[in-house]
Amino acid sequence: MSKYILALDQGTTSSRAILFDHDGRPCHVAQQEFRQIFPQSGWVEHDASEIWDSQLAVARQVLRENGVPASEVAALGITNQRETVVLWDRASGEPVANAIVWQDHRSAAFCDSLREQGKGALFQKKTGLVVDAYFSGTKLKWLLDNVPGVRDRAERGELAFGTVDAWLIYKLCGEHVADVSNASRTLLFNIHTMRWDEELLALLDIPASLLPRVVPSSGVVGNTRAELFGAAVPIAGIAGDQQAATFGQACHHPGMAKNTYGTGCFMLMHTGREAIASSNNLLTTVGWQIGDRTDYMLEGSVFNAGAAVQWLRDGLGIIRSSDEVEALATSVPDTGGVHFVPAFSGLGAPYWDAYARGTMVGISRGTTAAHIARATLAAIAYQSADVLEAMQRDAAIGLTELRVDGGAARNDLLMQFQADVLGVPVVRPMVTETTALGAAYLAGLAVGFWHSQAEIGAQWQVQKRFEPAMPEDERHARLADWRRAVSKARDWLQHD
Ligand SMILES: Nc1ncnc2c1ncn2[C@@H]1O[C@H](COP(=O)(O)OP(=O)(O)O)[C@@H](O)[C@H]1O
Ligand SMILES: O=P(O)(O)OC[C@H](O)CO
Repeated sequence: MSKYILALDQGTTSSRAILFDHDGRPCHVAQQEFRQIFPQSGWVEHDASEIWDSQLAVARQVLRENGVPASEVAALGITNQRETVVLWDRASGEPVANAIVWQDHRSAAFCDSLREQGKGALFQKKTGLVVDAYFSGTKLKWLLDNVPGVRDRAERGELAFGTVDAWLIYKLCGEHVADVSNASRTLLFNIHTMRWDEELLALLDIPASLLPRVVPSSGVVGNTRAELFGAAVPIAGIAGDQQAATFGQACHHPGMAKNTYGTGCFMLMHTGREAIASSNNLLTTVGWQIGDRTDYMLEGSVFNAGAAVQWLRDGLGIIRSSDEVEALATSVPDTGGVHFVPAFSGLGAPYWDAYARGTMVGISRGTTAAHIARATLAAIAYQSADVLEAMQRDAAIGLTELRVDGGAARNDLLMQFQADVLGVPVVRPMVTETTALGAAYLAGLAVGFWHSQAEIGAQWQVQKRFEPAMPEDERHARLADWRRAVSKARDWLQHD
């Protein structure tokens, strides 16, 4: 009897592999970081071969170190950094260029021109996304237009494009497929017809022969090549990391929401079986498809959250580890009037300003490192408050609690402040590996390891609940000050 599901969590900075048991408990984790490549300002690349090598290595490591033969693994689930573009040669299976990462802004000027031509509404209607360099489509166009020979080879049908799920699956079993949640982040996929959209492909000049077949998030797409793990394992669950975390947090019903505090912050609210168009600069995205049923989400993507804490550590040197920020911030009662807008790479939802840059205001002669640390944590919470406010307007739903996960969700001061500025309870679960858990659940449901969403929903348990304690008038005054600070950070860079 198979005892485990193996989840592969291919993140922006590291590849992880986690074995989950039948109770949804993570039994063992293996993790490997890989290179971040910054060829010029605003560009971020990965070597797709390093993504594959590190992912394979940690998967083998987690099995070996636990003495688990592949025959005891019922299925494999895959979750991944989203939007990142991989382009490879179908025959050799080798990438033809470095992967362009979701954080990369090289196609910002092209996105400006699309919006100036009035195409923003068309893309939003069909894909649920805003026209922004964050998404895959304009990155793929950049590769076709700028890497010598690539467009000709693409037109001859020699190349394959994929989001990172598709790349890993191609290497694992030779199939060229992506799941609906990843496809819905490309600017090329119609989230209503659930197909690649010919009109959008033509606008971005992308040959359809490059595209993967789109499959549901739960279901067997192939078996891993037997030589990889010693036996073939069915690949049965696939989802982008933020959608997987939403599934792992058991946000299975309309009105439930989670926020993941990692490098960035991604809040997703389940909106049911209808795609709700945002009127407040949020994204409408596919959560997952199980059988014929598709569940949709509203998403607010904040580009810099934990990254601001890393900057305190690596840029300013005022803390030695991310964990230290909590004690430093707690050593003062407030920020002393300081506001920090960590728009290092522009602002995501709900501002979508590629030209904003990091800004600190309200500094006085009495400002200390502790005030800056506290303002940094506050900024993470305020950015999420901006997103939740937009979400509640779009969905016309009052949130009853926000489920949280990700590295910075360990920080109790931040979580309490988050509850205070949202005016909504914040709840941290026992298992915080929710991204990998979500992929494991999707895979396990497909092979009968688990039998229903109700069964897996019952496994979710609270570790700690943070109740809002800030008076309403104070909450509104603080958010008003934050938004004044944001206005100072906006549109700072000169446009091309
Ligand atoms: N105690 C903490 N307080 C605030 N931020 C933290 C804390 N611990 C980790 N972080 C931040 O969380 C991020 C790491 O979280 P993780 O979920 O692993 O991110 P990712 O998946 O984006 O790499 C880092 O940016 C780090 O600075
Ligand atoms: O790899 P993460 O956890 O930083 O997540 C990245 C997101 O998927 C980007 O949209």
